[in-house]
Amino acid sequence: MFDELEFNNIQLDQHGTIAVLTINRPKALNALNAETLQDIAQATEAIMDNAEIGALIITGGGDRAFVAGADISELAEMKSVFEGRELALAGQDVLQSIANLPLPTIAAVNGFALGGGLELALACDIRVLGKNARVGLPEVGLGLIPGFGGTQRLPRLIGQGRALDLILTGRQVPADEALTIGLANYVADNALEKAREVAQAMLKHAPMALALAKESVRRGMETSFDHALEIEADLFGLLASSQDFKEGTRAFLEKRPAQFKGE
Ligand SMILES: C/C=C/C(=O)SCCNC(=O)CCNC(=O)[C@H](O)C(C)(C)COP(=O)(O)OP(=O)(O)OC[C@H]1O[C@@H](n2cnc3c(N)ncnc32)[C@H](O)[C@@H]1OP(=O)(O)O
Repeated sequence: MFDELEFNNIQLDQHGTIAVLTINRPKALNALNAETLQDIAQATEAIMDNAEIGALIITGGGDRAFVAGADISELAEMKSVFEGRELALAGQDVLQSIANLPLPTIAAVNGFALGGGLELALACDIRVLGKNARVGLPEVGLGLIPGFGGTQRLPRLIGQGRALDLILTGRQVPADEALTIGLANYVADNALEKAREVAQAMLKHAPMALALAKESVRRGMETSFDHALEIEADLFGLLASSQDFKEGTRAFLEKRPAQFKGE
């Protein structure tokens, strides 16, 4: 449970084996100020330390926004090259700690996910968009570029041409287009409900297999194809010695549901 934790800008709840992290700054459409980023970092550590948690959903409080970006009033205070670089590195670190979590992560995008908000959703494994969602990277309109990983994660996800279209126009993409270009995995009337459904489907499977499948895809994307195949074979080998693999295959042969223990 996360009862002992107190946050000013987020809420962290446990529903069975699913953690739900809600960004909660409605007055600024959930914009990420430094304190909110610190809250998210602390929540990520708490999730890592909680062995009961098998999946994470990130969503936005209220019905208008997932996250409308980094907090522009804080960005406006940046006065030097070094301050700007530090701000970007700090945001990148927090989002990277989410991307590296050894469990499935789902962004339930209700409303605007702009700038740092879309970058947060991109750090998750998959994105479920509500029909009212609008996503984009409008930073060039502020005289900036995306700085929380957007220039790197977006082209890896949807390809360079489509990513550059979104980054250079800064336009807001509606949910149906986001689905067509592979930016969204699902579009639903209720993003959070659909995200829970997807998480439950994943949680039927062996936890270590989920963690290592994710690791294989993520590490493999960042290296040569030959090295990526080696990573895959190594992780496959690790799982071959797990109790859950023995249980999964035995359950199949005995025509019964598997009881995975994460061992
Ligand atoms: C490394 C990362 C960099 C970045 O992320 S740069 C930031 C990228 N994001 C943006 O540029 C989006 C900024 N926000 C908007 O363009 C608009 O908002 C919306 C289109 C999302 C919604 O427009 P509307 O419906 O007219 O609402 P509203 O009156 O603009 O917003 C309600 C309150 O929320 C505050 N707010 C919205 N986004 C941010 C933000 N990103 N940082 C700080 N505050 C924000 C506003 O100022 C306002 O506040 P008040 O009611 O006091 O006037």
